Amino acid sequence: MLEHETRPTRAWVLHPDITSNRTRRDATSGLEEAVALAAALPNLEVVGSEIVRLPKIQPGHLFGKGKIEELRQRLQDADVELVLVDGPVTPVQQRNLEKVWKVKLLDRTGLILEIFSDRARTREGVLQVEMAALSYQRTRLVRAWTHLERQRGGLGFVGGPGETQIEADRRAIDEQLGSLKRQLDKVAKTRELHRASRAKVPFPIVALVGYTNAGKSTFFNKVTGADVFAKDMLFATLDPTMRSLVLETAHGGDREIILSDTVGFISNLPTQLVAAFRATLEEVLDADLILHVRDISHHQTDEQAADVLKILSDLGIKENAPMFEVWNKIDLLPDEAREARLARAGEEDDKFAISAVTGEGIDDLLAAVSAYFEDDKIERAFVVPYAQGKKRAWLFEEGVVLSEEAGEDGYAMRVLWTPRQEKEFRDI
Ligand SMILES: Nc1nc2c(ncn2[C@@H]2O[C@H](COP(=O)(O)OP(=O)(O)OP(=O)(O)O)[C@@H](O)[C@H]2O)c(=O)[nH]1
Repeated sequence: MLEHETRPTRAWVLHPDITSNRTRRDATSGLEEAVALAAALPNLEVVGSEIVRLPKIQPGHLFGKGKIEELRQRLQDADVELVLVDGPVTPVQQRNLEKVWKVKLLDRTGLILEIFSDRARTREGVLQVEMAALSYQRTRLVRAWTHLERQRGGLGFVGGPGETQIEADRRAIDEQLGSLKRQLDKVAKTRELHRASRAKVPFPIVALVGYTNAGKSTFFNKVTGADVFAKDMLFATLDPTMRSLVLETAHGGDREIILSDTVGFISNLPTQLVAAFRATLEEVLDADLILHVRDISHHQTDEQAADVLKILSDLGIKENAPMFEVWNKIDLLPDEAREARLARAGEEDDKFAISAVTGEGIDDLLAAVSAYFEDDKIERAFVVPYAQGKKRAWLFEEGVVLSEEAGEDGYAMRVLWTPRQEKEFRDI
C-alpha cells in the first residue's frame, strides 16, 4: 500500500576501468560485483550499469568531457537519481559530477559504508561502522583542504573562512571519534569477559569465513537450524553469530562445538573498514578450526579465495592455522566440473565439496570436523631431522613425546597425540 511513498531510488552503476591500473580482476566481474553491492542497499533500483574505460583520470571531473556529456544524456533519459562509482572519487570530482549530472554520487567506500551501517546489528557493529564513516569523512575533509591550499598557489596561507570551517569540522569529527572509540573499548571489554567465560567451556570454536555471498549463513542455518537472517544479499552478517552445535563422534557419542558465522569478505576493502573488520573478526583469531566457505560455482572463485586468505593474513592469522576448505554450491556446477571437484575433494583430506542448499556433502564435512577434535590418541614413530629444531620443540611443548633417541639422520621420536595435533605438526 505504501509502495508509492517508498518508491526505490533509481541508481546507475559505473565501473571505471583504469587502463593504467589493471588488476587481475577483469572489468566485467568488477562491474558485476559493484551491481551486487548496490543491490544490497535497501530501497534502491539499479536501472543501468556500465564499464567506463578510463585511459587517464581527470583530476577535476574523473572522466573526460565527451564521456561526461554522453553519460549526462543517458542518466537524464533514465531518470537516474543516484550514481555509484565503483572506485575512489575525490570530493572535488564528486561535487563537479553531481553538479553536471544533477544526481547524488557515492564512491565505492561510501557505498560499502552505507551497506555496513544498514546491516550492523549489534552495538559493537554499529559503533565500528560509525567510526569507519567518520574516518572516511575526515580524510575527505583533509583532501578538500589540500585542494584549497593548492588553489592558493601553495603559499601555505592559513586563515580565512574556508580553513576555519574545515578545521572546526575536523575537530568535531576527532571528538566524536574519540568518544566512539571509548564506547567501543567498553563494548570490547564486555565481549572479552564473555569470551573468557566461554573459554572455560571446553568446547572448540569453529569459525566460518569466506567471500561475501559464498553461502556461510546458508550453511550455518542448515547445520544449526538457527534463524540467522537468510537472504539473497551481501553482508547480511556484519556481526559474528554463534551457536553451539552437537556433532556425532565416530563412536556414536556427542561432541559439542561452537560454530561462529562472520562477515563476508570483499576485494579492495576500503582502509577505513579494515579496522572494523579486525574487531569483528577477532573470533576467527580465537578459533580452533576455520572453515573457509567458497562459492565454487563463481567464475572467479580462485581470486575470491586468494582475497580471503590475504585478508586473513592481514588480520594476523597464521598461514598454517588449522583450516578446511568448503567448496560450496556444487549443485550449481555443470556435471563435468562437479565430478572434477568431487574427485579432488575426495583426494584431499582438508577439502570438502558441499551444497548448503541441498545438503549434499554436509554429513561428511561435519564428520571430519568432529574427527578433527577427536580426543582418541594415536601412537606414531618417525624421525625429526636435526635441521628441524622447531618441529622437535613443538612436540615437547605439546607434551606428546613418549621417547626420543638421537640417530644418524635426526631424532627418532615416538609420540602419542590426537589427529588434530598430527595435522598441526605437519603444517609447522
Ligand atoms: N544453489 C545454491 N545456492 C546457495 C548455496 N549456498 C548459498 N546459496 C545462495 O547464495 C546466496 C548467498 O548465501 P549466504 O548464505 O547469504 O552467503 P554469505 O556467505 O553468508 O554472505 P555474506 O553475509 O554476504 O557474507 C543466497 O542466495 C543463498 O541462497 C548452495 O549450496 N547452492
